[in-house]
Amino acid sequence: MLKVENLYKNFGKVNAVDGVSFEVKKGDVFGLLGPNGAGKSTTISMISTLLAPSSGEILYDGKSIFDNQKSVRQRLGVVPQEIALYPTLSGYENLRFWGSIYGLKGSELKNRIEEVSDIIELNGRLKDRVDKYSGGMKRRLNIGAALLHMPEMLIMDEPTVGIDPQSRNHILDTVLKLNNQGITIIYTSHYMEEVEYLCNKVCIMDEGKIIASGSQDELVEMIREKTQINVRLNRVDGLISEKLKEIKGVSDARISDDTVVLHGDNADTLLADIALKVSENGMFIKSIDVKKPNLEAVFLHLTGKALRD
Ligand SMILES: Nc1ncnc2c1ncn2[C@@H]1O[C@H](COP(=O)(O)OP(=O)(O)OP(=O)(O)O)[C@@H](O)[C@H]1O
Repeated sequence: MLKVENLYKNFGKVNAVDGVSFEVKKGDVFGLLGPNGAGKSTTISMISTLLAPSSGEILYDGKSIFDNQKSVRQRLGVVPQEIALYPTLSGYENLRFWGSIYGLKGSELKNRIEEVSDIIELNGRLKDRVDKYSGGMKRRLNIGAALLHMPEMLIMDEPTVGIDPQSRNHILDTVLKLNNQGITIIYTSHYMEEVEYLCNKVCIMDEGKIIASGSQDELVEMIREKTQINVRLNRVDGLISEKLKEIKGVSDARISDDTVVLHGDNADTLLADIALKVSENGMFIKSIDVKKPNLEAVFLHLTGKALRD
């Protein structure tokens, strides 16, 4: 559906986007994950046809988006990081304004505003002025504005920055709901948890480059980091850690206070074996804590720094 090929954008000496390539397929929730300044917004601005690349190509259904800007803009919905609303107008008036920009009018515009306000769950507050809205409500209205013309792809640039947890959850669930309705999503974030929750495919960006991409399982597989299982026991001794180490799939086991810390490949299959070994040795488990490697670990492994410093 969307192909980004060898994309570059320089601002003077700053290589904001430095040779980026990726592909988004119909139905994806595609995540661009990276810290502040990684180049996510600049990439998104070029895909949205708002910024011309220094070089490289962006193809939508096989055609250059810069040769077909008008039709591409009709097919894309863009939720920018900066809230693009008129504070002194009501929510309804803002939606009417954005709808008219996309050429909607009359009953079609009215019906779409109703449909969209159902999706973003703002129907009860549409008559209020936007400067009376919370940050989360403004973000939801912004999403609504991007949906009015029924885009087939929605591009969202860090839509949950600076809002309360409840609004954040609402936005995340809206993203999944829209995807279930057939809308392809590009979602940028520096929150690893959001990308893990939403995305079937992830590109990790840092300093203008894609440093890794794939499904979450593929990315975690790539760093070959093991799952950590902390088994807290009623008592521990050297024998039990040796016995647990004998389990197929466990790569190491060491004792820390009343806990045996194991590393292994697949927690799901190991847990039953661990429980069995512990009871065979006359002990019992007080608690088990499983820490699977995540995208944060992938970023740390590849860059030597945390996603959020
Ligand atoms: N218009 C501009 N002029 C000069 N430098 C820019 C401009 N836009 C972005 N940059 C620089 O390009 C780099 C990438 O910025 P970009 O906003 O794309 O990153 P980002 O990953 O979206 O981060 P953020 O979440 O902070 O927006 C940064 O170093 C930024 O300072």
